[in-house]
Amino acid sequence: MQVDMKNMKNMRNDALAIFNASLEAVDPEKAVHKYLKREGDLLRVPGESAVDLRDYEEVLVVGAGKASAAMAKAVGEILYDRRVRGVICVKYGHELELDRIDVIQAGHPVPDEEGTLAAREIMRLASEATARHLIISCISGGGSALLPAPPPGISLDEKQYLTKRLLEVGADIHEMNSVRKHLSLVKGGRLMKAAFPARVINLMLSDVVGDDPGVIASGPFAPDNSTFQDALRILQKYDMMKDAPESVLSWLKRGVSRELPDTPKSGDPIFSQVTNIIVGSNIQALIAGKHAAEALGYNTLILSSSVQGNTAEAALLHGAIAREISASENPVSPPACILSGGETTVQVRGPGKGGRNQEFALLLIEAAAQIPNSLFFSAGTDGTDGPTDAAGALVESSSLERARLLHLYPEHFLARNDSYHFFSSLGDLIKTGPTRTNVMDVRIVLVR
Ligand SMILES: Nc1ncnc2c1ncn2[C@@H]1O[C@H](COP(=O)(O)OP(=O)(O)OP(=O)(O)O)[C@@H](O)[C@H]1O
Ligand SMILES: O=C(O)[C@H](O)CO
Repeated sequence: MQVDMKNMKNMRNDALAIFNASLEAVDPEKAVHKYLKREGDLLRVPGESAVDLRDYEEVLVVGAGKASAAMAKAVGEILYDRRVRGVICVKYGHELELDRIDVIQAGHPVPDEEGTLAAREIMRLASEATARHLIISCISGGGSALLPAPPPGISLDEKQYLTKRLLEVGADIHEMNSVRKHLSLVKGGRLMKAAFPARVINLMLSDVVGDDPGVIASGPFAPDNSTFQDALRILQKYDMMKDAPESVLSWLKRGVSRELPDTPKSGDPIFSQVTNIIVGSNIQALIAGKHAAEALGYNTLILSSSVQGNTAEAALLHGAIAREISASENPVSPPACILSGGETTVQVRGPGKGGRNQEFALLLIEAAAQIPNSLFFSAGTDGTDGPTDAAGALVESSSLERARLLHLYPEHFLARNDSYHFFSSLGDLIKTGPTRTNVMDVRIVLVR
């Protein structure tokens, strides 16, 4: 197959420009400014009557997640003339210096001691809040790992072990968080329980399919529709009953036998004090990417912002669509740009290093070689794909040939889940550094 190198270089730049436009649209600071507006003493909240700031002595800003410091920065700017204090927990490297709000950095995806400290501080603020306090919560993806608050008898080590195992077995985020909510003093609405009767504006940058406030960062201010029984069932489903710590199993069993109170459910009067606002989500990123692609001359289609499940299946589908575009100009004709979002999972079996986006790209290297002038790009909007320093990777029609010249064989790297080392050798990792936003992944398929 003849590869048009000039075309390929342009396509690479196009993919990066489209991704940058997607990131720009979900910039957390701008997103908060878009939804939270000030008019003198009034705070305008979408879909609600305005909040009169004169009703409150003080505003407490709390939250956790990779984007939370930037969200809190915007809140600080909006409330520049009010009494504001608070605590925010972000992943190491995602920090920002804020005047009136403490920013704690902690471990992610595996929680650490700093995270427990942040959770304790936030719990203390929430418990001390009265009806004269307005709480503005800045929640974003990564918040679950960043606020570990294990119940008595369960150690942080045991929680770390459980989180690692659930990641390895490929539990999806709904399952993962159903378990976490039942092993926490803050998640699953428990922070709201502590904060009641304070009024809460719960700002969320969503990194979950469906944008459910109960799932984003395990919903510290949201009702939980899962139960202790569900949490136990999830451990059974992944065959973890034997290797889950005894303390965890016994806590969940006590919950099932109603010895422990379950998380607060919707309908609980505490939630009448909360206003939930999704300030940014994957579809917003995809729409911005689509506009950027159109400006570059592509015919565009957003496939879905909720692609979940197995990474290999998602890769097969994206390959098939690109093939169809090239062969029959369906569902759009070249030059075509297909966008999709969501978050797939990889069941890590090998000892290698990688992430779902890098593995997605690697799985498509043969398809790219077979489809003239095609490119597959996949990256996490947070700038981190799995436990690596890359956001993702791309493959194009020439990638396979270049790899062979370097004696890099995709199947060997795939068998070891070692997509990171494949792409670092090939020079096709996407590295953005921490973007301070997080709305799951963006995939871009280009066919010219
Ligand atoms: N070697 C590997 N190859 C492929 N995928 C991997 C590898 N190691 C980990 N993963 C995948 O990376 C994912 C974890 O990635 P990441 O840290 O980006 O989490 P995340 O889900 O985006 O975090 P959060 O949702 O908390 O923001 C898991 O789905 C896991 O299957
Ligand atoms: O922190 C979490 O729970 C995930 O990122 C989903 O929001």
